[in-house]
Amino acid sequence: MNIALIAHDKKKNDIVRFATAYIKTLEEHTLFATGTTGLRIEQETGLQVHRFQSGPFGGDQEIGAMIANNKMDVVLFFRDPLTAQPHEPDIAALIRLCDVYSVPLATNMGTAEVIIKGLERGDLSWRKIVRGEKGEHHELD
Ligand SMILES: O=C(CO)COP(=O)(O)O
Repeated sequence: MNIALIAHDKKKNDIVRFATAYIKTLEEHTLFATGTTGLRIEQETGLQVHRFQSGPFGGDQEIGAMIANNKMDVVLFFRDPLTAQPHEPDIAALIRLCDVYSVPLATNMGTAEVIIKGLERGDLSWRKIVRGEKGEHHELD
């Protein structure tokens, strides 16, 4: 599965802790992230992550483009609801695209945990059917 990991600045420690806790599960999948989140996860967990631009510089939109091209299976987005973001329209667009394409989206750690446990149980294998694939991973073209 292709999994996007994104966290706003005040949630970055949380996503690193989350990635550490679920490292065994996450290392079985292909990971993508916005720039700074991906760097932190790579440096602090050793997981391999495809890094896009930082969120305010287009990273959310790059992940949105993957969703629009049916290439993203799960989005784990640790949002900070208490801090104004300069790229709020990009954030709204990413969340909207998850809904347009029925891509499982967590916007906080509690839901992320439910999704990752579902992933471990195979509850998200329908995504492979949606992608018309049999394999586990979907490489970037
Ligand atoms: O701003 C973000 C998501 O909207 C996250 O971007 P960074 O991971 O580059 O901090």
